[in-house]
Amino acid sequence: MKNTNPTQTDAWKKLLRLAEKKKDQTIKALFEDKLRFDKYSARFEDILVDYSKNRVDDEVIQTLFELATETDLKEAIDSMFSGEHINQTEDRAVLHTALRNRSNTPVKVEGKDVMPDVNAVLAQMKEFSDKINAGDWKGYTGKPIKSMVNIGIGGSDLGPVMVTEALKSYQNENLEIFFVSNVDGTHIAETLKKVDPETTLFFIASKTFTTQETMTNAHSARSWFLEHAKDEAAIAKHFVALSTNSEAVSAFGIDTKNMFAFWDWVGGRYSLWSAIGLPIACTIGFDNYEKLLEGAHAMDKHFQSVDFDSNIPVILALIGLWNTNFLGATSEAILPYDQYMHRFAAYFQQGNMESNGKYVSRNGEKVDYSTGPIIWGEPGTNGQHAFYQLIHQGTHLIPCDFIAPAISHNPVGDHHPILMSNFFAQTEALMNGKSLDEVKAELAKAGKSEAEIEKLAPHKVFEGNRPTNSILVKKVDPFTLGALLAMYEHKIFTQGAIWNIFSFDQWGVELGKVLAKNILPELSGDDKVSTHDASTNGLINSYKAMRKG
Ligand SMILES: O=P(O)(O)OC[C@H]1O[C@@H](O)[C@@H](O)[C@@H](O)[C@@H]1O
Repeated sequence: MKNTNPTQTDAWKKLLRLAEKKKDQTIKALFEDKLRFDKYSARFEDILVDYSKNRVDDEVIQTLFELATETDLKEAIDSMFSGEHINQTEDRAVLHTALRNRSNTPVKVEGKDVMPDVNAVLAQMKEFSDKINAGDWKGYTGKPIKSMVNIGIGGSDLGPVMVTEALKSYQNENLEIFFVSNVDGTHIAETLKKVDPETTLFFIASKTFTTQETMTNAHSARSWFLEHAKDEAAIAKHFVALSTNSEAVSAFGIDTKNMFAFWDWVGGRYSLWSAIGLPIACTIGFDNYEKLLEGAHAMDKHFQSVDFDSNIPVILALIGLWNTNFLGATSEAILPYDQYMHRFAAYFQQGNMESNGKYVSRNGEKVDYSTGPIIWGEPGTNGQHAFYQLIHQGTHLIPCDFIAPAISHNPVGDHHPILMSNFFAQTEALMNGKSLDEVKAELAKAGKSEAEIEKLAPHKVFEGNRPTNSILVKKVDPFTLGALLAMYEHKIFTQGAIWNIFSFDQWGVELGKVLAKNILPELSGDDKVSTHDASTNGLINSYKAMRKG
């Protein structure tokens, strides 16, 4: 991967000039071009991506493509897919794409094709998930598994939670799945109240198998289980490990024949395609899990082979970059109009913010431009009644992605058309707004006096011109979800490549972990703590006093 400061490219400089020149341009006015929707929307399989409601015109879009070319994006994409060690600070390849490489073409890491190992683990996952689904995997008293508990955090939690929720309508009705991530004892305690040790399977999901939260929860689950089973031999029937660390798995007491492996070239936040996806395969069946992989693979091929001007992840990345670096946006909202997708924004919060939340460039210097935005969001229409006020009339520019299915899994009465009317109305409102004249006319029509109109009108004006993408899919099925996930992953990759940062490490999560380990022993005993700053000492000592008194 080249090491280009994007701000030094001709395209970046031109984009700065264009942002200034076009600062009064409105999206609404850009729609005088009757072909705008056709030009600025793209289809991929059952997905339509409409990016026409952005503050971009042909000149801006072309210059953004020039930026991608000048920063050697094509070369960066090829480096990732070909297994180069693009995660340089950890000296690792980045090959989640190999996990879903349904074409099965060789993918080499240090000269060795990884596909035989990938396929072997997939075969192991199929065999296991088929047994769970058929009720053939029996617990220590001979009963089939009914409940599954995934114990993991971060990338070992969010992907499986998000996908099993998004594809809940594909779930085997004989099985329930729970997720325990938080080290707060409440999470495991409340979950264990709902399950029966005789019919529960625990997935201990941790790439490193050293993560404090996960190991603490795993040990509590193990103790709870043994209180009931009273026989260590029973653990083999109720605990499986999803990990890269076989030594730590054995040390925990899980037989490595019940371990599903993956490799250091799979980043935690990109791991739902690996053995970390086993709870997904067990919940929705292996065939559906395979379709998820197929959808992602189809998007991988698109990203790898299609020219930038029709490459969906590249276009979305460039528009996001335009909003961030040239229009001043600092956050992006992801708003799925699909209740099943309620963890989608949370999933890409990690995907985006852990990948591109970096202020150091690939040459080790502090960047002087913005990198990854803050990602947030909730499903529509709940968000509308909570935070859309700020999106419509606040002082921040919040570009939004609206995502919705044309066909609902639950066609109850007229719910879906009502939901969709909101989906369409929001992006229209955000673009067009409502002018002072329109507001005044409306108030006059409602019989308000001149004085009342003058007083009220400014509060009811919507400036509009707020950028949105609309992503309309036929149905949220496994293939489409897989493609959507890969689309966002590659958007993140593209932005990281252009921002010249390392998107696949996460050093920023380390410091807090280390300090917590130092503090833990200080919390026991009665001694006053004085090793920290006054605030931290004060807080720790107050905590101790509160527990005593
Ligand atoms: O899967 P394990 O190793 O338990 O890590 C879980 C999570 O830990 C965090 O600190 C981050 O590094 C995440 O990227 C990772 O997904």
